[in-house]
Amino acid sequence: MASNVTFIGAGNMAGAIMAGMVQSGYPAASITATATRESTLQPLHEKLGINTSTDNLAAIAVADVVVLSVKPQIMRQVCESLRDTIQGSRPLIISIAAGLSAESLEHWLGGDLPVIRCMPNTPSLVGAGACGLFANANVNGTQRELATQLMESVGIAAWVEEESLIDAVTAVSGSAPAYFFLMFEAMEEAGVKLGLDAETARRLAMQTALGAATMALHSDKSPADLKRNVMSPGGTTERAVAHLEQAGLRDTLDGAMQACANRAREMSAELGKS
Ligand SMILES: NC(=O)C1=CN([C@@H]2O[C@H](COP(=O)(O)OP(=O)(O)OC[C@H]3O[C@@H](n4cnc5c(N)ncnc54)[C@H](O)[C@@H]3O)[C@@H](O)[C@H]2O)C=CC1
Ligand SMILES: O=C(O)[C@@H]1CCC=N1
Repeated sequence: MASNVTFIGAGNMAGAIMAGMVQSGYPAASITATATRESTLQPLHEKLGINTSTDNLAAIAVADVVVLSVKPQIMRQVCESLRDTIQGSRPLIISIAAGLSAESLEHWLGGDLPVIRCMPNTPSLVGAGACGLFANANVNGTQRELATQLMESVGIAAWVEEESLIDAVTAVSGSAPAYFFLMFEAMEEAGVKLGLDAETARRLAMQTALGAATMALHSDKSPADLKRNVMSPGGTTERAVAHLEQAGLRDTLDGAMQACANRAREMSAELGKS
């Protein structure tokens, strides 16, 4: 029998994971989502067939797994409101929040609980997610296995054994869909300047990103080698890549990802256990 999984907070990220789970065959009857407004829940119930509730305590009463998926800024208040019920039933806690330590979450929920931090990303919606997982010392092997299964139903999952590495995962994959969406915007704009219509430029750019990622995933060649294979000496790609290098693309990405991980650490200091 599938474990009962309750998502506290049914926004962009939880919605993507739930949709991916249902598409991959996870029984909708074993999934419950909560939100503050019925209008958030209604479309999820209609589209996915999952259970929904505006009552967090009722929704966690029969949960084997509670996925904390509200914004970090309200997590403390939400955890404290769940504390007594969680201490009664002691489910596995999975938090998808950026920048909140397992220690803070465990403390707000009353202590001595199995807590997994998960950093997913929105392509979970289409079964192409990438997530990092970290378990505190109370998590047993069966619970690790369960979290792996849940997250592998919507993409790939990688365990890290140091909690601070979740901030690195946030920079490499959690926030990273936005970097690629930004590139799509920029490539579409440049394609239009070169004379293509926006729709054609957008479709070509996106299909190329999909093709490049799929090819790199299936190849035993390094990205550097695959890049060289596109670059004919004296040709067009060589010019384009030289421009990207001279313009500082590597430093720009490094700076963006450092900023991302730094913000996660800042959030931990601002919002963490007190
Ligand atoms: N959006 C993303 O790409 C990613 C988000 N995350 C994490 O996921 C969490 C949620 O982010 P989003 O989905 O983007 O936010 P969101 O704003 O789309 O969703 C938050 C949800 O929480 C609900 N909510 C608010 N107060 C509540 C309460 N007291 N009880 C139950 N539900 C309540 C809201 O109705 C909303 O459905 C954050 O902690 C974020 O750090 C992690 C990885 C990626
Ligand atoms: O921007 C954020 O804070 C969240 C966490 C990772 C992606 N979105």
